[in-house]
Amino acid sequence: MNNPKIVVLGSCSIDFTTYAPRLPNPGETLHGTKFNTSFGGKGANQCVAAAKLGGNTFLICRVGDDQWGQKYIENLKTAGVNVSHVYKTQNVTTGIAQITVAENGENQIVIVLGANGHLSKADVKATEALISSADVLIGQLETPFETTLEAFKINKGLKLLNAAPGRSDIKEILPYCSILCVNESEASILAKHNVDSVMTAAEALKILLNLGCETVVITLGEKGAVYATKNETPIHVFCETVVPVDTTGAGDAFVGALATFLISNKERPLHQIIGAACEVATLSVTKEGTQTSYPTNYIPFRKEYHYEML
Ligand SMILES: Nc1ncnc2c1ncn2[C@@H]1O[C@H](COP(=O)(O)OP(=O)(O)OP(=O)(O)O)[C@@H](O)[C@H]1O
Repeated sequence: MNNPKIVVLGSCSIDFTTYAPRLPNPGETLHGTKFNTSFGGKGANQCVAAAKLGGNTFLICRVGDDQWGQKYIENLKTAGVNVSHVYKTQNVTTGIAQITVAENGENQIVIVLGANGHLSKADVKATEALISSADVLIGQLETPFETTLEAFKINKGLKLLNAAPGRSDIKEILPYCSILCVNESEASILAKHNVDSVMTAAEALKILLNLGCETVVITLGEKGAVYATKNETPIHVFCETVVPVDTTGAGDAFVGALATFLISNKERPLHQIIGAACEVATLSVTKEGTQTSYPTNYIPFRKEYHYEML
């Protein structure tokens, strides 16, 4: 049997992070204490998380024709991602995020979409054979929405939408989603209902299911995740208590792991699959960095994942 295909359509960007005693005022130049460059972008993060778990992964994305585009492709190859559908856009930069982190934890972020903004419906057409045959197709909202919508319309497998960053104007795609996965703030924006606890998340699940998705998952940081499928009781899946070192990209680890276990363990109940995805995401918060914090050699289902019906 062919190894099931995980296809991610989405963003990749480079994070340039400076650390400083405080955030600079307008017009001010400050001495920073540390500088760090890392590979990010939700699409690439999710694809790398799945690849590190042994998934047969393909990333459809655009990088610029600058040094960062080429470096990003090398990074993806090292992680085991198939890069034959990573395209270079001429005369455009690779997407970047310029981040300043102050000692008190405040940050300032400027994002330049660059090549990510050029991922188009024509790219979906060019990769139609791959998209339509994907066992699971993952999309997010860091690349043009109409491109993701087009891809979701043609895929015949499982479609997993991570509706991040949060937006409320994406209802058209929801009936095409097998699974919608959001965090608390994204759920609040989309459901127009404040989500800050397990109970309010369960209320938002109902609202989101009524918008047309088959299954909705809301991740809740250290509280794990809640999920529901139409006409079924919502379930809260717990995660382990750990001392977090860096939670950046935990949501992406969760999505990549969820996709991987959904297709490699089809016979398992969803609460176990979500439990394993939580475990992977929780492991990632115990290490610094984003893609570098995602586990390799992880074996799921070695233990019982605790859950409760709501
Ligand atoms: N402090 C924590 N302790 C244990 N697990 C955590 C913690 N924070 C996150 N996780 C794990 O990561 C998953 C996703 O976390 P969260 O809901 O914070 O996503 P997110 O807000 O999209 O994350 P980020 O924006 O940082 O990538 C959780 O369901 C949980 O399994």
